[in-house]
Amino acid sequence: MDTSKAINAVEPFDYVIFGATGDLTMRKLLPAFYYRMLAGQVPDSARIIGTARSPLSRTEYQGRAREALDKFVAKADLDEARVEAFLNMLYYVSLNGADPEGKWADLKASLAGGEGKARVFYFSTAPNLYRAVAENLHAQELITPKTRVVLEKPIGIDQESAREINDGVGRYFQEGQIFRIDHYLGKETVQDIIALRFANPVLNAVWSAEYIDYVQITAAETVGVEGRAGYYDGSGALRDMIQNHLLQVLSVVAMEKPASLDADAVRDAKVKVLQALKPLTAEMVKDHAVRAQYVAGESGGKEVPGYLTELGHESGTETFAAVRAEIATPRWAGVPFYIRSAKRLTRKVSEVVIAFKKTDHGLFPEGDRPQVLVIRIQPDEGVSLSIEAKDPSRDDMALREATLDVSFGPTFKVRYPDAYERLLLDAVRGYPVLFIRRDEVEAAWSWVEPVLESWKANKAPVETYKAGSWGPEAAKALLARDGHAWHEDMA
Ligand SMILES: NC(=O)C1=CN([C@@H]2O[C@H](COP(=O)(O)OP(=O)(O)OC[C@H]3O[C@@H](n4cnc5c(N)ncnc54)[C@H](OP(=O)(O)O)[C@@H]3O)[C@@H](O)[C@H]2O)C=CC1
Ligand SMILES: O=C1O[C@H](COP(=O)(O)O)[C@@H](O)[C@H](O)[C@H]1O
Repeated sequence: MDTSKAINAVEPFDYVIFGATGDLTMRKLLPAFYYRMLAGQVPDSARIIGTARSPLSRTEYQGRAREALDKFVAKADLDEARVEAFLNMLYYVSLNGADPEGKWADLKASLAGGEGKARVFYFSTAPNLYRAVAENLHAQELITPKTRVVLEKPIGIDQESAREINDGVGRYFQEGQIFRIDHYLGKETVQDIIALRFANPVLNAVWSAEYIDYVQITAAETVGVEGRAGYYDGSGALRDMIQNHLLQVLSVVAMEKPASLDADAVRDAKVKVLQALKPLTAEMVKDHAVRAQYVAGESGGKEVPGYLTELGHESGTETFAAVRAEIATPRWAGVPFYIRSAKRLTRKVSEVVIAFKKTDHGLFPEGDRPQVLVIRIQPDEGVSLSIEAKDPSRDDMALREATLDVSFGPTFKVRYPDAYERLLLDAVRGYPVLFIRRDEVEAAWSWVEPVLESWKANKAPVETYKAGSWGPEAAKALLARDGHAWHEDMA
């Protein structure tokens, strides 16, 4: 990685993480800060203050952080002197963020001298604590004019709880200070959808129902629920991935051209898509949504147990969810958007697939295959477009399918940063375009709620699928009814 150039260094900051001993901090946040330090974006005076209830000394916390870097940073990027410099930025305060009588004086002491700096509070605890932590920060007078608060997902478990969190945090922070994170928006390839659509007239011209037959948005994982079964069983794939990440991707794919690239212009355009999603009624859910759980199968060449075995008790929580959406705008009239996400599928892939309508050219013997554009969000970030070419092995004008394919990594010769790297520092910059506004969160909950309710009332079966497969037959049937197929089954 080229670390010689400092690009977009941010102003001096103090970053306070609530939940600093947790999985997310260790696996994602600390490695992300380290990489940004390598990139020259973190000023020497920055302080990262971890807080959690565990009684740890600063040295013990630095020890845990060191282990996290060893585990989650590529070996080639672990430079001893830089790791030391990074650990020196870390502090730790043992504090129950929900307790007004907690050790707030210790947190105040560690923030001393930082009153003029940018200050970020990152809430990486269970969301039901956000309100209390915000209230305590206010009571302790720790919110300065240059303070921002980052809220980890999920923002609630339904529309009502999302409103309560938004209202609770909103009592002490202005909307402009609240950064609701959705790490999919921080992925380079999700941002790239905006560039692809609006900077390429060839794509822009065909981006509508006139040319597009249907759209698929997939986030498939090979992992099971790992150490997060407690959280996951209360959530499920629809809440965990579709309500937030995949509806955000959908809104970027489907939005009208924003008036500018300013945060409000882009978010105005996105929220209009979410608000235009055709409501699903309770009766529609069984024909428009599929839920399923994985049973024992194979993943990564190993036998793996089913979800219920991993969990150790009965559960109706879905590890696979697929939903058929439609957007009631002139641009998208009649175009189905199929969205799916699941654990323990065949391979890890997040992608957007745009299937174009067949054209009746009336010239060639073949060639009624639809053109397909695939935007690879991850891995092998890039774009491919199937095209028809003349078959060079024949003398007649027979057609043969070929693919225009660009992989961004080798093309641009850059490392693709983890989404959190960008987002952590955007909160310091006070740059909210890649964060979700309150109305977006609430519109997304409003759309998924009938599905959640119908599933809760057991109005649709919980299908099963073998770990390592592409999901249940019912998911194939969801598309087959429209004469369509998921990407892996496209001819
Ligand atoms: N892990 C992941 O991959 C992802 C997580 N998220 C979200 O990030 C957040 C954190 O997740 P994750 O790290 O997995 O959770 P963990 O359960 O691993 O960690 C929770 C953290 O919160 C701390 N904590 C709990 N109660 C309090 C309290 N009263 N005051 C201060 N700290 C407290 C815990 O430390 P202690 O017990 O010492 O207090 C621990 O550091 C959640 O909102 C989750 O939904 C979002 C996307 C992905
Ligand atoms: O938010 C979450 O995302 C991850 C998947 O993220 P990705 O960047 O690897 O696609 C998922 O594993 C987790 O369950 C969910 O909470």
